[in-house]
Amino acid sequence: MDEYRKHIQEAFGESSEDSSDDGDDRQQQPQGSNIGGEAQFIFGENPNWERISEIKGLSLCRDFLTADQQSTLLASILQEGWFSDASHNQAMRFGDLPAWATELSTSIQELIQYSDYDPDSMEMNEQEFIFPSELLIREPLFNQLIVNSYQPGEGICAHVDLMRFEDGIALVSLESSCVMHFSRVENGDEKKIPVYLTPGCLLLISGESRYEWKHEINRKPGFQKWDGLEIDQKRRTSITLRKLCKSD
Ligand SMILES: O=C(O)CCC(=O)C(=O)O
Ligand SMILES: [Fe+2]
Repeated sequence: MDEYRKHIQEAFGESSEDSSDDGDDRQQQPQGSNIGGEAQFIFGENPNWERISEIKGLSLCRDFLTADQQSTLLASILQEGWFSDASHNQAMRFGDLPAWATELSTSIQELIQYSDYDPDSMEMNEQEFIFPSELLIREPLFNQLIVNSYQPGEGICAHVDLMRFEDGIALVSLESSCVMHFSRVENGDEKKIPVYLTPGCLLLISGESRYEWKHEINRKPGFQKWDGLEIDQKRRTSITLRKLCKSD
């Protein structure tokens, strides 16, 4: 058994792959997750993780939230009233997070924990797969939340997330799609790697992708294109979950 799976099993018990005798993963899935109090969180049969081959530590689960779950989550965010004034486009919370964010965080943890994966086929070091196991078992997994609301044409400059946050960042994307570009902290202008973020996707950023790469959403002409087509930019909402370093 590889080290990654061993760590996860020590922390959470048997996984679906090892305990299921009829091959039906659904029976093993955690029940009762309830983002925003309405939508039942049920993983797809086998969550599909994409890796971005050029960037170590970056994992994308495109079908993380169903359309219903996205609507419920968005409704919970809007109910907070953070963006009722058009001049506000960002909300930040530390410590005790709103119930829907705690629920989301639990869902992320469960998704990673129950994901069927094959490190060999991913051609990755086990420790780099999806999310480092030692981070997955920290308590709490996340204690800082940022919700960004982008109007058409608005983006975010290239940055590395502040060092006051630990490794292991989760980002959930809602509403309009966008292209997030990653560029190396050193020699970053050489090549930008585009990552297409679609509604309901989950992006996990750890290791090299967190410390050695900057990320940005550049809205200048030419940057928001995918498959040769210009993305129709409407409002986009993103949720970033992180953990503050202990010394803070
Ligand atoms: O909106 C996004 O998807 C990215 C947000 C971000 O990079 C951040 O909050 O640090
Ligand atoms: Fe960021």
